[in-house]
Amino acid sequence: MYQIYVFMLCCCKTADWLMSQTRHRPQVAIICGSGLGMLADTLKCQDSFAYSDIPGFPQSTVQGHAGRLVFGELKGKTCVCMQGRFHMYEGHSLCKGVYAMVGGPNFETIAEARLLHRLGVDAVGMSTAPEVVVATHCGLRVFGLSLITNKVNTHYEDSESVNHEGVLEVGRLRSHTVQQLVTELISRMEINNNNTINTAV
Ligand SMILES: O=P(O)(O)O[C@@H]1C[C@H](O)[C@@H](CO)O1
Ligand code: HPA
Repeated sequence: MYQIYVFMLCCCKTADWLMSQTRHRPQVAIICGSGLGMLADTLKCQDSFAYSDIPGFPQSTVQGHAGRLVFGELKGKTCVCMQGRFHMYEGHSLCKGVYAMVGGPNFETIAEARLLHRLGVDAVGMSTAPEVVVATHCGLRVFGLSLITNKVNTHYEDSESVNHEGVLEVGRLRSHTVQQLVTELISRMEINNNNTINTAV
């Protein structure tokens, strides 16, 4: 899922920068909605950053949203508040890469592929969604990672057929990159190994 890969690289850059700028390591993240930016004022020992100063961070365009990330302590918990959230109407997509699961074992037909495309789907697979639903139900934190192995055919004239051998071959070709990515992710996990609670207000 190349969008997610790119997104993750951006996130790493952003996270690295932020971690070098503040000693706070948040356990709670709060997104302050319109008129609720004052929630950040309750944080003690603040470190505050304008979105415009944070590498790779999107900008807040909504009137009344300060566009600031505020780190601090609240009741003994380390928190981060987003003073300004991002909306689809500002040009942000719903999320960076929408994954749709089809039942399989056959690959989607051209008609199905076109429908999924119209629905805003970026990547199609036959798995992942059930695992995420069950894991979330069990209270596990989930990070989903999909390797995009092929282009989905949306035209009847498309000559290259999608098949399982091709999928496995790309898996083999990209295995080193995936190994490196997962190794890096696991090595960084310790940093965030807390019961982070994400709260939208
Ligand atoms: O491991 P998954 O299931 O995601 O692998 C994909 C989806 C199908 O099972 C198969 C199609 O080639 O590969
Ligand atoms: O094109 C695809 N569609 C659905 N599942 C898949 N798994 C690998 N490639 C595909």
